[in-house]
Amino acid sequence: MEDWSHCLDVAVQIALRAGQVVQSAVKQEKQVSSKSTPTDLVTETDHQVEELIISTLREKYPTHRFIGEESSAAGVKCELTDDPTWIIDPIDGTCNFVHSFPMVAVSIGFAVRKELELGVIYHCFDGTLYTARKGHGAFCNGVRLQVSKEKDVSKALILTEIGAKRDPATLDIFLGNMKKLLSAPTHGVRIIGSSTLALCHIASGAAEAYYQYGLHCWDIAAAAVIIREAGGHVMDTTGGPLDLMSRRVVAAGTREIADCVVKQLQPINYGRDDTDPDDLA
Ligand SMILES: O=P(O)(O)O[C@H]1[C@H](O)[C@@H](O)[C@H](O)[C@H](O)[C@@H]1O
Ligand SMILES: [Mg+2]
Ligand SMILES: [Mg+2]
Repeated sequence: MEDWSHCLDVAVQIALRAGQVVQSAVKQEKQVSSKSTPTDLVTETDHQVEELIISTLREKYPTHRFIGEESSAAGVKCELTDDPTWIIDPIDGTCNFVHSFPMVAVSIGFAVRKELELGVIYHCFDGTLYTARKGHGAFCNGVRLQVSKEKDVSKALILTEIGAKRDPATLDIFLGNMKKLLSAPTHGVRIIGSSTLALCHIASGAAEAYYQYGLHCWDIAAAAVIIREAGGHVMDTTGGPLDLMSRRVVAAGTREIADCVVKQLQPINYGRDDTDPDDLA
């Protein structure tokens, strides 16, 4: 079994450096544009941070492959092979970043032979660092993480994110899912604007479950390792195995809560990260 601990150490150093860039940029004037929809925002800092992360990793690991949110948006094929692959969200919570709303993270995941090996998520506002390596536990600022062991969904706090589509049909399903979970009942539903930080709250036990349609592999990759190493479950919205490229996820501290969430969900189709654009033509 390969020892990827050196990759974790490198990823932590890069995430901290990237976080400094985000922290100094958040106070500056921003050039904001949009991608898939008018609410799917991107700034020059997203590009700058992704370039910093990928160029630094590529210099260290020239044979590794990279999947980055902004490279993918620019047309680079989003393809997970057996090669060691870094899966990067340079700024998770770009809309929050644009508004200086303090929930913004840098997320760096790493997979080998399509297995997620490690994850680093750095909260750019409060400096909280989440790390995990498969088989070696999950940590928040060096303190071991443990998910909530709650099995009763009526005592659960549920997190989700809205996703980029805002057409009436999508919003009807999104709000319908939230209504079903609120009336399960559960203690509540929260949306913080950063899927990676929300997923870290599952790993820390601060909330019991997360579900979303519309996020990407770069939102899931690092967080999935952190949640699993904290004793949690990360799966498809059908309850089956996680499909990293499917743009949908359910994560929970216990299988019982995950199954309750899965039962309530009506799907929203966001396609796949690894769909070849020519196939869509
Ligand atoms: O684009 P960034 O990297 O900011 O990621 C966010 C997505 O844009 C949202 O659709 C999604 O709903 C989540 O908020 C996710 O964090
Ligand atoms: Mg992003
Ligand atoms: Mg993101």
